[in-house]
Amino acid sequence: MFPSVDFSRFHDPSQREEVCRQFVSTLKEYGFLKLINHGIPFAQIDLAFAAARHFFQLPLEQKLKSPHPPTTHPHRGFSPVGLENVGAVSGYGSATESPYLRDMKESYDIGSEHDPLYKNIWPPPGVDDAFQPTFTTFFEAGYRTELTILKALSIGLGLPEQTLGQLHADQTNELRITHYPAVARGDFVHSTRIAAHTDFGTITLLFQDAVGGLQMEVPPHSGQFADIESGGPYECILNVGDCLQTWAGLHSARHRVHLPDQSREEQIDGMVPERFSIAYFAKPDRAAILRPLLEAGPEGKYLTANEFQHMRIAGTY
Ligand SMILES: O=C(O)CCC(=O)C(=O)O
Ligand SMILES: [Fe+2]
Repeated sequence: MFPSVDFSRFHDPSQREEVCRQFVSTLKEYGFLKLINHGIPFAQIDLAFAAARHFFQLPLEQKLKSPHPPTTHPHRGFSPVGLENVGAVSGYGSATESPYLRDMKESYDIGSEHDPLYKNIWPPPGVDDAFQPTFTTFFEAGYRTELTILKALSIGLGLPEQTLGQLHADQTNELRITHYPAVARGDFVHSTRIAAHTDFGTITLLFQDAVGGLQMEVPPHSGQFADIESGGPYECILNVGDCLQTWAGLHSARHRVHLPDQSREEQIDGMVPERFSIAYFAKPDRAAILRPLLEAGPEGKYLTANEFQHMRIAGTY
């Protein structure tokens, strides 16, 4: 059974404490859950998926007018198929995936318009004029939901309720729109959609279409991946990232996108349909220190979120 939490209960004072505790215990055990009543309006989700479809069907030369730089930073703009390979990062893919599986995806990375360090790389005027306003709005909705979730997690952990929110004041969060093109089933022998990895940040809110293929490692550390059946675009899957694991001991679950279960059985023309996803990554402020929040922890040098981020992302581009 896939764990789920109805977040509308957070807004009922008589149920708040209990839902926060349930939230934390589920994330400690599994590292992910389906978030029901997440607060991002369905109309905004529809607009975001429509904008994603519209952008990715543009000719490649149009998409390349707002390119991700050839380096890992800033993590902004359009990455064509083949540019980023998550399986190339050491400690991500299992040792058995050698040489690593290549990712069959193209993606667009967006930061906050308020990020003090990096500017967004938007499609220039005339290429796709709905893209910037749609995703700016979606980003802001994601940030509001993020702050509520961080409050719930703080309460569930027994910390003052602003504890985690205060570590996310700078809006260093990122939004990633991904298109996995239709591919032949046989391609999954040497490639995948996104190789097994953990997310680097605090929490991820993931929206996906109905195609499926998202898999989580369950039980934790088992090396076995279970399909997470897609409930369609309005469903939000919340998973824990590495920073929250360090701060509070919640489980940062390894996950990947591979051959969807359904197509394994149906074998439609030997092709796996295209897939779209939108992932909102809540990330700590760059200067935030990654040391346990619940206990004193050993004295010594702890990484800042920025140092950790640079370490983990190195090698993906
Ligand atoms: O496309 C998906 O469903 C998952 C993407 C993902 O895990 C990521 O970008 O970190
Ligand atoms: Fe991920």
